[in-house]
This record gives sequence, C-alpha cells and structure tokens, in this order.
Amino acid sequence: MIDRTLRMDKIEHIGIAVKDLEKSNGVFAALFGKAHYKTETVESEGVKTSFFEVGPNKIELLEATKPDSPIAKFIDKKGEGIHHIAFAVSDIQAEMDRLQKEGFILLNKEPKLGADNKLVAFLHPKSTNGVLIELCQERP
Ligand SMILES: CC[C@@H](C(=O)O)C(=O)SCCNC(=O)CCNC(=O)[C@H](O)C(C)(C)COP(=O)(O)OP(=O)(O)OC[C@H]1O[C@@H](n2cnc3c(N)ncnc32)[C@H](O)[C@@H]1OP(=O)(O)O
Ligand SMILES: [Co+2]
Repeated sequence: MIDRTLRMDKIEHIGIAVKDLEKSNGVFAALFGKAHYKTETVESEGVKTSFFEVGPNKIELLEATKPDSPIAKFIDKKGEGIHHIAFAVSDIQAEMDRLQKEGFILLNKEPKLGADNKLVAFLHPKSTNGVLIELCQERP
C-alpha cells in the first residue's frame, strides 16, 4: 500500500551542465537579470556549482572539476544542457526506501553530502525515462 505521508514536495533545483562556469554565470545573469548568489565546489561529485534564484525556483550550474566527473562524461556524450531535476523531500532515507520498493534504481545506498547544505541521492536515468533525478533533504 502507498504511504501517503511520503512524497516529493517540490522541484528543489534544475541542474544544468556547462563547460565554463564563469562564462555561463554571465549568460544566466543576463537571462535572469541578476547574478548567482553562491558558488560551491563539491569535490566528492567532481563539480563546481553556482546557484541562481529565479522567483521561487533555483537553477544550479555545474562545471566538471575532473575528467571522470559525471558532468564531463555527460557533456562529452550529450553536450551542455539540462543534466538533472532535483526534488525536495522531507525524509530522504524513507523516500529512497519507498522508491526502491517501487522499482527505481538508486545510485547511492545512503544519502550523501550535496551542495547548499543538502543531503542528496540520485535515481538512475534508465529507471526514470532518461531523466536523472536527484532527491534533496535540508541538512538538520
Ligand atoms: C553538487 C552536488 C549535487 C547537488 O547538491 O545538487 C549535484 O547535483 S551533483 C551532480 C553530479 N553528480 C551526479 O550526476 C551523480 C549521479 N550520476 C551518476 O551516478 C552517473 O552520472 C550516471 C547517471 C550513473 C551515469 O554514469 P556512467 O554510467 O558512468 O556514465 P555514462 O556516461 O557511461 O552514461 C551511461 C548512460 O547514462 C546516460 N546518462 C548519463 N548521465 C545522464 C543524465 N544526467 N541524464 C540522462 N542520461 C544520462 C548516458 O547518456 C548513457 O546512456 P547510453 O549512452 O544510452 O548508455
Ligand atoms: Co543538483
């Protein structure tokens, strides 16, 4: 039976893979009419990120920090563009357990540290119609 207390709350951010973060910061600042509000490197993911706020929404730009970064591999195969959609959840471990039971492929067994003070987990795009999904929980 579906536990209705568990669910994804909203889109937390959209991740966009870019080759040159500084250059793309300029492109998106011109598009949104305001600068990014923070930059953060998450070495465990091989990424340098910057974040923009657009009304209630958040855009995360991601540049690879090493050749085997998921972002470098993605750009090699598909070019720059939308890399993932992240959803906010209130209990990431419970949501991971629920999604695994539903047959989705979890890319990490336990939540890991993401950017912007979040715990994160990923679902394999081959189990989600070709879209990489990230779950995000605010760190306590
Ligand atoms: C900053 C931290 C955090 C946050 O707080 O927000 C982030 O957002 S970090 C973002 C970067 N981290 C990740 O993406 C981690 C999760 N990703 C992975 O584990 C891998 O990228 C992957 C999805 C398992 C793919 O890895 P791998 O199998 O090694 O790469 P391949 O290049 O061989 O791809 C296999 C297959 O998957 C397709 N693919 C890869 N990435 C994506 C994607 N983002 N969206 C859709 N499809 C994707 C790729 O095209 C290949 O397909 P085929 O060629 O058809 O086999
Ligand atoms: Co992300």
